[in-house]
Amino acid sequence: MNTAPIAFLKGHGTQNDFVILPDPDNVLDLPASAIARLCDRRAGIGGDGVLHVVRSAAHPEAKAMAGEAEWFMDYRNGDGSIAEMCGNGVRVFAGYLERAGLVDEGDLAVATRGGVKKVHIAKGGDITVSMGRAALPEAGVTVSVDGRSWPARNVNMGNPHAVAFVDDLAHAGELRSAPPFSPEAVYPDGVNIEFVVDRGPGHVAMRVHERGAGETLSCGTGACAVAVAAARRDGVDPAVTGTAATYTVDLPGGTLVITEYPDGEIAMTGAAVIVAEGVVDPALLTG
Ligand SMILES: N[C@@H](CCC[C@H](N)C(=O)O)C(=O)O
Repeated sequence: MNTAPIAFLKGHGTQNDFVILPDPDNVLDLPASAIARLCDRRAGIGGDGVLHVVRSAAHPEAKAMAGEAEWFMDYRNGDGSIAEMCGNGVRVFAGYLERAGLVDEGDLAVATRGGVKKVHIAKGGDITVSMGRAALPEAGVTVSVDGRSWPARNVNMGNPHAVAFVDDLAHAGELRSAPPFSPEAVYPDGVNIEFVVDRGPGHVAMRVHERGAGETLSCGTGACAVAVAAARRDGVDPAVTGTAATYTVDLPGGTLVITEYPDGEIAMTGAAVIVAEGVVDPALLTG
């Protein structure tokens, strides 16, 4: 059980916000209930998720990556569930490491449940993450909101996404609960659902309902999934043309720039901001 005050920081990437818990030796006891209490926007600190900052060598799920990446992003959704990857989270995680003096500007590697991600911290500027390749399973779903339905493309960025192109982002409704989709068997572990409209050539806007967090103001893996789905819909496949394709993705919390290269690698660039730091009363974690 945690008894001493627990250091935390608060940060966001395009307003996808996180409680950051530095815990290099992995000593904190963080059951799902503790994460949910931390992320509670009224009774806790508030956040879409938690970035638990642990040395890879000290975490059973990351030990094997310790040779490649010193730090492991143990990401948790706001409801306490575990996710494979968080694109905005990796930028904020890297921004925290740099601010704490644990890494320098420039290139570093971060271990995640979705594998090791290469990150570039530009001097005083945005952060770029090599997000890996998208998988595009054949099986898609139909997503419904308020009597309207859309076919949704299945895109896996380490975590699952369903991307639906709509005429108007307002058609996604209030997104207070997860939109129903069928067949449910396509996503046995749940899914992040993106609603997308066109803004112009290579330029889209989206809203997202995240698994484990509800509607958020941004989702990095979601923006990558949307960029790939938009490219394929537009007949663009860098693996075929041999030319990189870039999409600008507007989200309610800001803008991300996504580039897919001919080898399938996807780069995501955006801001990472730390807004506060302090200590948490350990009693918050136990309720
Ligand atoms: N906001 C994140 C994605 C976080 C994980 C997601 N909710 C899931 O459960 O897969 C991002 O920026 O990618």
